[in-house]
Amino acid sequence: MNRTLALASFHSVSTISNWSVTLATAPRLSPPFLSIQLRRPSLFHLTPISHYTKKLSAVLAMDSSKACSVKELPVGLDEATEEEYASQSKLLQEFTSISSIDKAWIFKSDSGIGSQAMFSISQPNLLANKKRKFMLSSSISKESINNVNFQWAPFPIEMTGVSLFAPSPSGSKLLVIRNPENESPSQFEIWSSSQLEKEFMISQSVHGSVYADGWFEGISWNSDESLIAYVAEEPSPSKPSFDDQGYRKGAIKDKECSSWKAQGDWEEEWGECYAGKRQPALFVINVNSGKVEAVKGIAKSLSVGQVVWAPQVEGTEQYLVFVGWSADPRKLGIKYCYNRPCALYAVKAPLYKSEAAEFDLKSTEESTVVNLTQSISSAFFPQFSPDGKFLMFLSAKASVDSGAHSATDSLQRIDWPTGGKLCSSTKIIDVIPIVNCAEDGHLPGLYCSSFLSKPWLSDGCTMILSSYWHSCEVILSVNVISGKVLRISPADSDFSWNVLTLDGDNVIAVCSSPIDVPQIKYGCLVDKANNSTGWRWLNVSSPIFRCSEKVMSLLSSHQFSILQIPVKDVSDCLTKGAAKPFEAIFVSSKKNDGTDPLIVMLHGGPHSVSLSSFSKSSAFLSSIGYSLLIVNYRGSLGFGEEALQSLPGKIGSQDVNDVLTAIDYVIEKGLANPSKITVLGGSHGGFLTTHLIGQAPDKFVAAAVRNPVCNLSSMVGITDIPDWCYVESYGSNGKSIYTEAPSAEHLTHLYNKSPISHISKVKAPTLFLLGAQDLRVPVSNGLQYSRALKERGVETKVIMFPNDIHAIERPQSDFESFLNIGMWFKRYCQ
Ligand SMILES: CC(=O)N[C@@H](C)C(=O)N[C@@H](C)C(=O)O
Repeated sequence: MNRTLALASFHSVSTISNWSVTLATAPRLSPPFLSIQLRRPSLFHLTPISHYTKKLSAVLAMDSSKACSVKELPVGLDEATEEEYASQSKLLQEFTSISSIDKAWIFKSDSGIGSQAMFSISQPNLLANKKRKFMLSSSISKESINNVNFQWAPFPIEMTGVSLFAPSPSGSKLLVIRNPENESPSQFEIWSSSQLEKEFMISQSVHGSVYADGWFEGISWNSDESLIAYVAEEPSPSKPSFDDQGYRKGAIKDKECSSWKAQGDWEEEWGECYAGKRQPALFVINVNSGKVEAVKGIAKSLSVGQVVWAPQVEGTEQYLVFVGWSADPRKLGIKYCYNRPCALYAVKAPLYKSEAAEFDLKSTEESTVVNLTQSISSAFFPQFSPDGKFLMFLSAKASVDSGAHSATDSLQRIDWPTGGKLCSSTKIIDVIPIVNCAEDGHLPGLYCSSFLSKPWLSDGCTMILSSYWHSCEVILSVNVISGKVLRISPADSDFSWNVLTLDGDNVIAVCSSPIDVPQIKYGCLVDKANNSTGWRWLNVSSPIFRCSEKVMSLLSSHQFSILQIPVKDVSDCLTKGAAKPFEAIFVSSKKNDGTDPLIVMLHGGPHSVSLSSFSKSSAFLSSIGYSLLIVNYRGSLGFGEEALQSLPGKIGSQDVNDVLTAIDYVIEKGLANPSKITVLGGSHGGFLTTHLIGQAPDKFVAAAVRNPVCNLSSMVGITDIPDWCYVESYGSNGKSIYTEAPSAEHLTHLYNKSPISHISKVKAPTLFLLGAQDLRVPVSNGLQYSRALKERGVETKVIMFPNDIHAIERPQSDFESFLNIGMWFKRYCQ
């Protein structure tokens, strides 16, 4: 008879007859959520670990009949903690169920008065462990300068199985794409306002899944809405096949049972998030006939994405503009890595005008591909102005040239040749240059994660976009001719603002804060006639972000502020930008008198940023009683290029010291309790967390890490971004030192920069949340460190998510992570 019992606290040890007790520590069992396996009728084996012995008395005092009646509890729980676990999980579910808006589109209404908005919304479905996606529409009427009315449809419509949708430019058609989960065809549907007009099944021999990853992804209707260009996986390459006669010439069908296919040559992939994905390639479909053509002439070594149609010029051929990433010398991880060189290319679209004056597709002879951005190391997010005169794009040249995985962007312009004659020496104009170090109150540089599909105001030369500005996301207007940039979201707001879509010259946005769920805002230019720069932001009531009364009341009992933290040792700073204060977002209960426990939260990257926007998991942690100190240490995005570039070469010291400075700052201000400080971070944030518990072992009562970088010398050989290990640990010359064959000297350097080199000093009990499919920071990094802690008698607990990648964001995994983080920290902050 096998039985697992979890026991609450008891106080004396006596004897057990007929039962064996085996004590284990993490990862399977970790105190005080101690689980004891009782096996009858063998002898009692107990390692005398004083901390645990109290718990044993329950078993010892029990006879076997009573033991049978003890409630079975999941591993890691006892009766005392079960109550708390139950109530926290209920609260976390309430936070988890809050919806978010992914995208929005505007359509002019038939009457010509007002407009219609369509919102694509998602909500985690914990039971199915998937994101539920649905659409909600609304009619918008602007009633006065102070009033806009959104009339919401009574219910949203679920979009089951939909991978992508793209309305046509006129808004009269909607493309819906359903990617297969297996080897079935991709499904393309063309909808009108009332019904499904066309449906095409595109077989795997034409192409694989259509890219819907937000990076290579691209869908573009041409101007007369007869053709759509898009990005999909190349068809599978043919592989050698064999039957009982040995090698068989010619292709075989997949399902033949008298033959088998070999693996063929291994092909490099783009790393994290792209496991098993074939090369992205360009296709065009005719929406009337369903005929699909691969765009020819593009070099095999080029992965393509983000396609758009170039403006149609009467009497000339139609071009497509796309982004190309070269695989030379090899594909390195591309997710979160803007330092991969890329360029804009133009290629002739595979179409011709038939005699019947109807567009159709034709497999063109090899067409030439023109590199439009040869003189710059990075060009992406191509976007034509409405009159077709300008091609705008974003450049991450600062990132490519330095090797930092992300850095300050620049906005660039090419004046598109009116006669349609393309050349590769086209002049590239810097519209928003890289900002090294901004004066106070001025744009700190451009940091964009996406462009709208239609970002233009009616003057045809003003783009609206979102960008990071210190710890906030803000909305900017950019005149692409003069380069004038205005912050149009309120300058006195510490909330984060994100543009969703434009309604004519009005902006539909969401804004939120760490303690305010997102709300929709409608921005209007106050006085267009006088060329005034003022924007008025109207509140829009919406059913989208509704949450429970409990959540609302918890949030309203909290407050947040953005702290400016002066840099210590300014004399060590090599640039002016590096000496400027960095920021931390501080969230606390309104009643905080400095006794509440604190979670120091650290973002990854390191060139990323924690924004002041609403985060369900952070809001949950603050709601269960923690103050949060969310540190944007130097190296974060949003503070100018000099501050960002001050970090590579100094990871594990400058960033660690910035975090310690921020902690001292809140302690000195009486905001935090120095005896109840915990620390949490993922990836590079996990690197910082494990460095902190090693370098400042008396500061932290507990730690939690998600896929942490703990040992660069082992990571470098197995990660999809070995170059990152070099750049971050060597600094500016890391890019040139980087090799696939690290020397012993390199490995020593990497080891010395790693948290594992401080392991002997660590005391803080540490929770590890690991995604077993992580290609970025392979799970062995966290496992090695947790085993090394356990070997030294430090308490650890490991939760392994077998199907998660680096981000650990599948709904159940995200839920279980934050529930356990809350519970873990509670144990050490009593
Ligand atoms: C570039 C990169 O992926 N670096 C990792 C070590 C990291 O910190 N990742 C970030 C994006 C994260 O937050 O996971």
